[in-house]
Amino acid sequence: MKYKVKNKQKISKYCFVCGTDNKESLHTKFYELENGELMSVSTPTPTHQSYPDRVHGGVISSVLDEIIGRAIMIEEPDAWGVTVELNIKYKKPVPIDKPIKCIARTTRNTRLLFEGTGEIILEDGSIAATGHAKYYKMSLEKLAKETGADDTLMMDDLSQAPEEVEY
Ligand SMILES: CCCCCCCC(=O)SCCNC(=O)CCNC(=O)[C@H](O)C(C)(C)COP(=O)(O)OP(=O)(O)OC[C@H]1O[C@@H](n2cnc3c(N)ncnc32)[C@H](O)[C@@H]1OP(=O)(O)O
Repeated sequence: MKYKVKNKQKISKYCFVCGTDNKESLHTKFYELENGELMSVSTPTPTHQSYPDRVHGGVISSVLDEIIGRAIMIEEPDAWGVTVELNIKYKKPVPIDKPIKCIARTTRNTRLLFEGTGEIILEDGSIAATGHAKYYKMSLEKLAKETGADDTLMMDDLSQAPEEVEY
């Protein structure tokens, strides 16, 4: 199915998943869709390899962790959190140097915690990995205070977003 992109999410400067100025980053972009889900697009490079031509499982879990955590911002733009639980199922190898899509949504949202699910989708439309994660809510202000982060934590994504995506 095709879905319109409603919004591009902000990205960070040094994050491993989305950092613009981190050479080892996956430079992932995040698009909020008309159906209420969040899509990310990343292209893993040989830096992200485990066995030859296969993306490292830890990298796959990083992408799922980030996108599932970000899905909350669709319904609650100021909600941020830290991961307290993450469960990943690896179903198919993810190749290097090919774009991968990931889709996620929030499945539970309380005052203290939120949780969600996500999938990594390969070019042929098959699901390579699934994830379920839980986050402890923490305001951006508290996160910035605890980590010493400044305004490089949330920057506008200046790249061109697609008008619609398909999966
Ligand atoms: C949002 C954008 C996407 C971001 C994606 C990437 C995010 C990350 O990578 S974050 C990095 C990895 N995660 C972390 O660093 C988190 C490390 N953990 C911590 O800092 C602490 O454990 C922290 C802050 C979550 C909780 O600390 P603290 O408040 O001392 O713990 P504690 O008092 O035990 O728990 C507070 C409440 O949370 C609940 N809670 C904590 N962990 C869990 C859990 N795993 N499941 C359910 N509830 C939990 C407790 O039940 C407690 O609730 P209540 O007060 O009602 O009893």
